[in-house]
Amino acid sequence: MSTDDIIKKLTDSIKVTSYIDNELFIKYNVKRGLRNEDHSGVLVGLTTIGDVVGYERQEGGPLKAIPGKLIYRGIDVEDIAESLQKTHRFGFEETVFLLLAGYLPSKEELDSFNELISEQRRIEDMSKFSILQLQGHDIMNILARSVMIMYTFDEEADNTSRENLMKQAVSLIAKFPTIIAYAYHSMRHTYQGRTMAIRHPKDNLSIAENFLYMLKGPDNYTELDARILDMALVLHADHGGGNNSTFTIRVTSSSGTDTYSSVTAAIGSLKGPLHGGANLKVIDMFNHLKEVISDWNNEAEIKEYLLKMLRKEAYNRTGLIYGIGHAVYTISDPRAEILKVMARDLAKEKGREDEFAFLELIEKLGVETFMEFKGNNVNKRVCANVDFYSGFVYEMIGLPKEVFTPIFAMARIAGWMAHRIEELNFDSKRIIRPAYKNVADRKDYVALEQRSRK
Ligand SMILES: CC(=O)SCCNC(=O)CCNC(=O)[C@H](O)C(C)(C)COP(=O)(O)OP(=O)(O)OC[C@H]1O[C@@H](n2cnc3c(N)ncnc32)[C@H](O)[C@@H]1OP(=O)(O)O
Ligand SMILES: O=C([O-])CC(=O)C(=O)O
Repeated sequence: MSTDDIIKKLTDSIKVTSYIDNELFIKYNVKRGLRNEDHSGVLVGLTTIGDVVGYERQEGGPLKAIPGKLIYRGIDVEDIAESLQKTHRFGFEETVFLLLAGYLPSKEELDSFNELISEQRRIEDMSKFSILQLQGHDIMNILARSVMIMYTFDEEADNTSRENLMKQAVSLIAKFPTIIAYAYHSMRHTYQGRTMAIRHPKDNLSIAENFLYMLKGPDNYTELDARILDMALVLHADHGGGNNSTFTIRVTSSSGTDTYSSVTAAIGSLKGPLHGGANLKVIDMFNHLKEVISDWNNEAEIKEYLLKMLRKEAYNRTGLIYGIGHAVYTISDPRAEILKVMARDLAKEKGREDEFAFLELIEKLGVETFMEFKGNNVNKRVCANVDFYSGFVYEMIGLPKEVFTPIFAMARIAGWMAHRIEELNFDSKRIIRPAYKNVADRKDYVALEQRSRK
């Protein structure tokens, strides 16, 4: 039997042996995806970091959909965003401080924190050269491998004391933009024959400015581009404990593993197209729709195509409309609302209003078509999520699509580390270890010479 045949046999066999009747999930009251019948998440922990609000619990009754709210350490993210916009300040650094420390820094604390971030941005030569040697087209994958390389060069890598975790948090938050910019240039150099620009990070620049500087060079971005990126970082910095990547960091941290292993796992989770990777999928889907829809204002034509997508008859046949739907938000995702305004303003400035109008129509019709398609099978509302407009915004400030999901990681590393520190420090901590009911039939062991399978 050839090795190809054995792969085919293994694959054919799991079609049968991995089949589990849907009814069994109901019989054993399994919370698929750790979700209750009403789509709310199963409560698995307590946190004081991010709060994600999409519905209200009515006593004895169903959930009531409400406009979404995102709260960082008790503070409404919309208030943070509004203050930053009014005062034309960069705000990611103070958001990171807020998430890590639990309170907003004073001016003096923020200045010292910025200095600390500045000091930590550089990657020592040994790890830099190892990172630059990593091959591959996917920056999320290179980021994950770079984080594992950092383990090698951290003498205190396995130390999970509070102080060491905080040091590692600052180091990772400061270094992610550097790694992502270097990985992008290295990838372009290797696969696209372009010049490799490895710029040293600069002191006195915000994280957003520094990233644009390292990625694009000093004269290729504007202050407005940097402020838009900064806002995107603020909006992506945390999303409570239940989102897939943060839950991943909480699960892995609960085993006591090191920071680098835990962060690598979270990067892998975020890359998924149902999570952070959706920002890339939305742009891909949007480009596809730009081509196949002949009239961008024809609601009937767009709706018919979206329906085909939901029926798995068109686009990538997954049945998904990317950027639509959320595990918690129902009426709105506050981050998507802010990004949408930014997208509209930028589109006006860049002469891309037709594209913005088309994307906005896809949002409206995507929600409508989804609700019609699902009918009574889905008892919750859907809305555009954070990934719906972010890619379009990044594109308009001249960022390549390869860094869209890495930018999400560059922001979320703050939330991940805050949650890791919380997971490892609360008094009644316990390894996360839920249960799986085995529903397979028991069989006798058969000696090798007596097995007769074809
Ligand atoms: C940063 C972030 O992670 S934001 C999310 C980014 N992801 C995307 O944009 C991908 C598209 N969206 C989705 O796949 C989903 O909405 C998710 C993964 C975000 C949330 O999934 P769930 O929590 O299962 O959503 P929910 O409970 O509301 O789903 C109800 C049903 O609608 C389906 N559904 C939800 N959103 C969509 C969508 N955009 N397109 C098609 N079907 C969808 C679900 O698969 C589920 O189907 P089922 O009842 O047959 O199992
Ligand atoms: O909360 C979620 O499930 C996904 C999400 O929006 C995020 O992580 O930002």
